[in-house]
Amino acid sequence: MLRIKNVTVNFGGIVALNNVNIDIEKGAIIGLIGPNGAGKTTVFNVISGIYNPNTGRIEFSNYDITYKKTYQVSALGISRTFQNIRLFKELSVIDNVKISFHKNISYNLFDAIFRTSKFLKEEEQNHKKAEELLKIFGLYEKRFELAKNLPYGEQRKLEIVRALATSPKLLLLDEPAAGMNPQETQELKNLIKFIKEKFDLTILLIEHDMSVVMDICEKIYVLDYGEVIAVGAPEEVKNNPRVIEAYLGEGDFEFA
Ligand SMILES: Nc1ncnc2c1ncn2[C@@H]1O[C@H](COP(=O)(O)OP(=O)(O)OP(=O)(O)O)[C@@H](O)[C@H]1O
Repeated sequence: MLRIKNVTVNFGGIVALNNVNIDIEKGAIIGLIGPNGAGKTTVFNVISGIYNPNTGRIEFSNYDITYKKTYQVSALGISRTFQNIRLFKELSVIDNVKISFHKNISYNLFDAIFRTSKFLKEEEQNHKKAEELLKIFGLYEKRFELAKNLPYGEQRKLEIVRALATSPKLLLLDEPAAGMNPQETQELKNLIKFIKEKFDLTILLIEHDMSVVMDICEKIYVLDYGEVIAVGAPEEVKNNPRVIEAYLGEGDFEFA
């Protein structure tokens, strides 16, 4: 479904990604790990069109998306969350979700201004869909609260709801468990597996919490200094000497 072929990204003298190859099959949950600065977020940024690679090619469903813009990548069915939460903090929870639907709306300005039946019908459908998504994530009761008033873990969940609102085929999650307590993290693992099945998704996730990666990913890519140093099932990766060595400098690192 997603193929990253020989991708290199340079920032001035820094080689953020060096000849990276990543292959993701439809329906998989794939982990992307590596020490700080290894290049994980850069992978998300080249997939989603924020950066262009210096060399290499990216294919999504056999379609070349290497130089596509972010809105084009999104329209093709790739959606993402960000390491730093990007919500409309002064808007309600449900409005945050409804705004995300606006990529898919079919009514025009005329319909909106004159509140035509097409507009009203679509708005009603979006409202219902938003409510359904919020129910799945346990956020329905808080739908009228301002996003900024949600606890951190729930803001992260709201980010995922927003990413799902565009009906993606491939979901990129950047550290979804960051800032969550163990109970929230456990719920998140179940939620990710649940939404994968329910919405027929393929998921690529960056995560520092190894329990998440080890429990829900069938395959893991390990990056270090911009290079893929290991690929494999959680057990293989966990015992790979190159991976252990790459992580030695990371004080709080612990495989689950
Ligand atoms: N826009 C940019 N300009 C210059 N250097 C950048 C830019 N984005 C990333 N880098 C550099 O590229 C390298 C990879 O960064 P990246 O953010 O992809 O790593 P990461 O694995 O996501 O790290 P972390 O786990 O800390 O988020 C780092 O050396 C970083 O400083």
